[in-house]
Parts: sequence; structure tokens; C-alpha cells
Amino acid sequence: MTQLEQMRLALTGAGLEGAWISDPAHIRLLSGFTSGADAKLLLTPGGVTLYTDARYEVQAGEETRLPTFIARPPETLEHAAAQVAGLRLGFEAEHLTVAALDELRGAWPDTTLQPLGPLLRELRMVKTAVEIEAIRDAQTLADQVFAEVRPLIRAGVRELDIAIEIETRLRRAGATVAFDVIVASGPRGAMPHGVASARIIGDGELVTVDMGARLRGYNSDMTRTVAVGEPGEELRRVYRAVLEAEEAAVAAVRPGVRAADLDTLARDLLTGHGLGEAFAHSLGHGIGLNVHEGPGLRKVSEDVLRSGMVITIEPGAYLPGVGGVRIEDLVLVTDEGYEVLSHSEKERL
Ligand SMILES: CSCC[C@H](N)C(=O)N1CCC[C@H]1C(=O)O
Repeated sequence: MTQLEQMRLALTGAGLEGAWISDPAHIRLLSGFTSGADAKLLLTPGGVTLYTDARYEVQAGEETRLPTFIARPPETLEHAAAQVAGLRLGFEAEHLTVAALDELRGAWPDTTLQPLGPLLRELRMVKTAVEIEAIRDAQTLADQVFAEVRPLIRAGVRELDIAIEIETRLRRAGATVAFDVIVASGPRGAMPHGVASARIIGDGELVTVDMGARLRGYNSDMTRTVAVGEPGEELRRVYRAVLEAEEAAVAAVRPGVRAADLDTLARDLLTGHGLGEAFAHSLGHGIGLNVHEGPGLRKVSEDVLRSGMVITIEPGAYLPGVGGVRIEDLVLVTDEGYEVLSHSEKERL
């Protein structure tokens, strides 16, 4: 079944007759059109229409086989009005501003608009073979680039220059960065989202590099913390504790496991090393068209792992004024358990 067919089934199950899709990731998923920020997708019992404007006419012709209507609002809404009259239509509350919803209500007075809820999140959590292939290829490229750049991570080099090297190499290979490359050295390692700065890496420091490639619309995500010279014993102890938590959580991945239990497993191990408070974020997340998507690997998550999900396992410990460690693998949930998609070497400190 295609994702569009699955979507139709899910809509029927939710008592909806159609949907007005505005999340660019969902537009891409359901239509193949890659410039979803300037497009909308309308699903009705009569069919599916991609709405975009004249700047994308040629591109839409190349990327989607769906009927396309080239116009800008309000013409698009006027065109859709005849198709949506009298229907119960879903919309993505997370991707429609209050103003845009008001506009829809004004243009379609006879249509009942209601939030889609988690329907598309659910549909996206388990990846198709084509999606897994794209994520795998993105990670293979990220591993290759990390191996090339690894020798540059040394004392006297700016964090920024490492990030630039990573980005340039990904772009040359036909990909882009999935997100701004994180290169957090020394005390900046205490910032989980420490995007590369002009700081010069010092001897005896740990450097956290968190990078992802985006290829064919799909993202990868991996973190390695590397040692420059000989870090002190406290940093090495923290590193070993995070590595232990990471490896234990990865080893516990299999279908049927509650995502929240994986988070607890890693958190309890770090707590045993006195680092529970220092683990300042959730264990991981699903990944695909977006870097962060379902399932959520956190304490309050209701998600249960299923074969075909692609997730990250990324415990960390952050000590303000001192530094930090994060180690992250990209993991495919399989029928048998798991497959680690990230292969970059890890330090053994
Ligand atoms: C801005 S994208 C960050 C990618 C990174 N691998 C990541 O997902 N995280 C780093 C800290 C925790 C986790 C997050 O929740 O953002």
C-alpha cells in the first residue's frame, strides 16, 4: 500500500473525508514534491491536488504525477472551495497558523475543519524500504565524511573550520547538512546544542561533533565525542559512563520495547555514575524526513518500538564550566532486534 493509500485509510478511520496538508514533510511524503514550503496538498474523496505557484511549475511536473493547480492564494482556496464544500476536512494544527485557519474558514464556510491529530505522525514512524535506504545512504555518507574530517580535530583548530569541512564535503557528495553541525569543545561541550563557534580547540579537551546528512529528503544523525591529546581522569570517567549507557540502550532495542523504558535504562545507568542530573535531555528520537520525529525516546513517551522505525540513541552528560560528552548512534529497529546504521569509530578512553 502506498503512503497515500495508508493516509486515506487513516482518514476514514478518523471519520474524516479529506485533508488540507501544509507540513512540507507531509507534502513531500504524499506527493513527491520537494518544495512543500510553497505548496499545499488537498485530499478529497474525488482525488488529490497539489497546489503550488508558477515558480515551481516545471519542478512540480518533474517531481509529482498528481494533478497540480498552479496559482497563489486566494485563487487556490477559491479553486479548492468547490471540492471541499460539505466535507469534514482534517488539517495539521502544528503547521497552520491561526491566521491561515481563519482564512480557510472564511473561504470554505460549508466545510468542517478539524485537527488531524497524530495520524500522520503514526504513519511516518515506520519507514518503508525506500525510506530506510535513503537514511542508510545518508548515514554512510556521514560516516565517510566524519572519517575524512576526524584528523582535523586537533589542538589549535577552530570548531568552525571543522564544521565547514563537514558541510563542504557533504555538499560535494550531493547531500546537505541535516542541521547546523555541532562542534562543542572544552567547556562548550556542556551545551547539548553547541553549534560550532570560533573557539580554538585546546590540548587535553573533549570535542563533541554531532552531524547529519540529508540525502533524497531523508536525514541521518550521529554524535561522536573525541579526545584531543590526553583529557583528565574526570572527563574520561564521564566519557566511559556515557558510552556504557549508550551501548546498553542500543543493545536493548527491539520491537515491543517501550521507548520510555529505554530512556529509563540509560538514565538509571548514568544516575549510578552520579550523572543523572547531567543527562539534560531525552535519550533519542525517531528520524526521517525531519531530524526529530516519532517515536520519542523520553520518560513520558507512550511510543512502543516497531520493526522499521529508525531512531537515535544519544545519551549525554553536561557539566557546566567543565565540558560534556554525547555519544549517538543511528539505529534501525528490525524484526530480530536492531541494526546500527552509524559505523564511525568511537573513542575508548
Ligand atoms: C538541532 S538537531 C540536533 C541533533 C542532535 N543529535 C539531537 O537530536 N540532540 C542533541 C541533544 C539532544 C538531542 C535533541 O533533543 O535535540
